[in-house]
Amino acid sequence: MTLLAVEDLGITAGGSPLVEDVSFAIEPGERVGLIGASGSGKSLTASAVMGLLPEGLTAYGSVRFGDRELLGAGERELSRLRGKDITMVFQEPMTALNPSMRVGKQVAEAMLLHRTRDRRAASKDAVELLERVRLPEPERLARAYPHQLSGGQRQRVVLAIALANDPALLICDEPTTALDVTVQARILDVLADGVRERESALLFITHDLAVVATVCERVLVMNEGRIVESGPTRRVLSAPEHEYTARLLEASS
Ligand SMILES: Nc1ncnc2c1ncn2[C@@H]1O[C@H](COP(=O)(O)OP(=O)(O)OP(=O)(O)O)[C@@H](O)[C@H]1O
Repeated sequence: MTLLAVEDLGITAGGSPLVEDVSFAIEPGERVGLIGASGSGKSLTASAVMGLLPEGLTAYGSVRFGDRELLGAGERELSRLRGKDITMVFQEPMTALNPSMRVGKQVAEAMLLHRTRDRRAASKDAVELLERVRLPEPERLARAYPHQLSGGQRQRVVLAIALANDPALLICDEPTTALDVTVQARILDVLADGVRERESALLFITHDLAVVATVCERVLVMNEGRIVESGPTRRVLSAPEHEYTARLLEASS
């Protein structure tokens, strides 16, 4: 069964369209990139999938996750899915972390909240998860607070939280943009390994085409609120069919 099916998604602000006619599907375990210039509607599309649109915006169309319709679903149903079946990693790790809780505890809490482990197993698995995202000295750093870690280490913690419950779908919105280039590459490795190990599907939002080429099998290109091209990453990046994709490629080379 298709994991995520977005059909004719539209998003409006007070009647004016921000996203229009967006349709795409993601199969289980598939890694899909969503690229486009700033303001093209990538983040809003992801927020609509998660049921996290900012106030004042309205979504219409359909977002099906397995056999469940998410558009218009109640907050209770959505919060049961979020953090467990669908998880998200944003650009700035500090906003996702609680500054006054030790990071190991935050990873454990993600499991306890969705009751995927009991308390003892959660503490033990939290350290193991931190090790899996290649945080150095995971036992020691599990006891640290977010401000005691570097930006790259914090994003590893966020990734450990996002992977803790073996999500069916991980959505990443520019997860490495705030990090320096060498750290970026290492985080991408960890991320790609993490989703492969769990057979999680990935929706990866970025404006960095090189990143898409490394991580994603298929790519969707957005421009001015619409998907203008989609296909296997290699094909789209080597022989773009849409003029906008060609321009995007030129701008990045
Ligand atoms: N809360 C809001 N109210 C009104 N307009 C909004 C709101 N949020 C976003 N927009 C507008 O919707 C459009 C799409 O925004 P979105 O954040 O999805 O773009 P993006 O492709 O993710 O850009 P970036 O790469 O810069 O994050 C933009 O024109 C933006 O100004």
